[in-house]
Amino acid sequence: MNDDYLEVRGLSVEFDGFRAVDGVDLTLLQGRLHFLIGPNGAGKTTLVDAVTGLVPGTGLARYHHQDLLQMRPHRIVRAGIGRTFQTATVFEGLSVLQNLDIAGGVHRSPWSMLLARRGTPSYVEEALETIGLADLRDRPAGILAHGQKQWLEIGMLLVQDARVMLLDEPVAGMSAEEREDTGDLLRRIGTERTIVVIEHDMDFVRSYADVVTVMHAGRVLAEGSVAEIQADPRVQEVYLGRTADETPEGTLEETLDETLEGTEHA
Ligand SMILES: Nc1ncnc2c1ncn2[C@@H]1O[C@H](COP(=O)(O)OP(=O)(O)OP(=O)(O)O)[C@@H](O)[C@H]1O
Repeated sequence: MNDDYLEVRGLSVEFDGFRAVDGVDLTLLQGRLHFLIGPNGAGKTTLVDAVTGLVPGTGLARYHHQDLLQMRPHRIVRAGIGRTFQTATVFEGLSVLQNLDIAGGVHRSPWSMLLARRGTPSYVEEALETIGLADLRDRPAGILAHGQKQWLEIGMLLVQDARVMLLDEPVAGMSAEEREDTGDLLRRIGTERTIVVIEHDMDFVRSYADVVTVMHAGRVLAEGSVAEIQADPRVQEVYLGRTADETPEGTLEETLDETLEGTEHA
């Protein structure tokens, strides 16, 4: 195994005595699309918050021999860990290009940020092409469609050279076509990165997941392929509140899908 992976061991996060994340172990390998699913409140976002330094966590989150839990958020970004939030956080008044340029500033010195730029850096051009927004480079980010804003955010992680990308419900609110484009985008950029997607949409998970981790009540309940986790009685029980034996034959998958989709945010 190469050393480009994120290893989480015994990760816990407490809020006033309540364990939102409770002893989570995860190994997130480069080149696989890893999905994190689970009912509302399972601790998925809190886990990502801890790994990116937004909330304090105990345990270990090791990347390239560094423990992310001991680092401040800006150091974590510089170490190559990037994330998106459930709501897109682009600068609406700035152009697509300016958003990417600012994000790319993470790795530039304060002096170079002050110097006038000649032309567009090649890594920004590449990101524009990859996310499919090259034609919209000079448009304000505020006029972009919902899906395009999410792609711009992913582009901002690309120019930061994020080696690990943690994406919180990137396709929520997207059209079917936008979801497919996003899945294809993640496949392309995921070959040489570690990508973790928090998702409720089981159709999307089924189409693109290499590995699925199911969280429940702060813990990892199950991990495996989509087929494996759908067949797992513990997963069925958490989502359906009943065991496989009690579920009418043939309907389980559909019911599980509906239940998973029912947990989606408005
Ligand atoms: N800052 C906080 N202070 C107190 N409790 C919190 C805080 N952040 C999250 N929690 C609680 O921690 C638990 C896990 O929340 P989290 O948002 O991580 O779940 P989630 O799996 O991402 O859910 P969802 O799918 O709804 O986004 C919830 O019970 C939530 O209320």
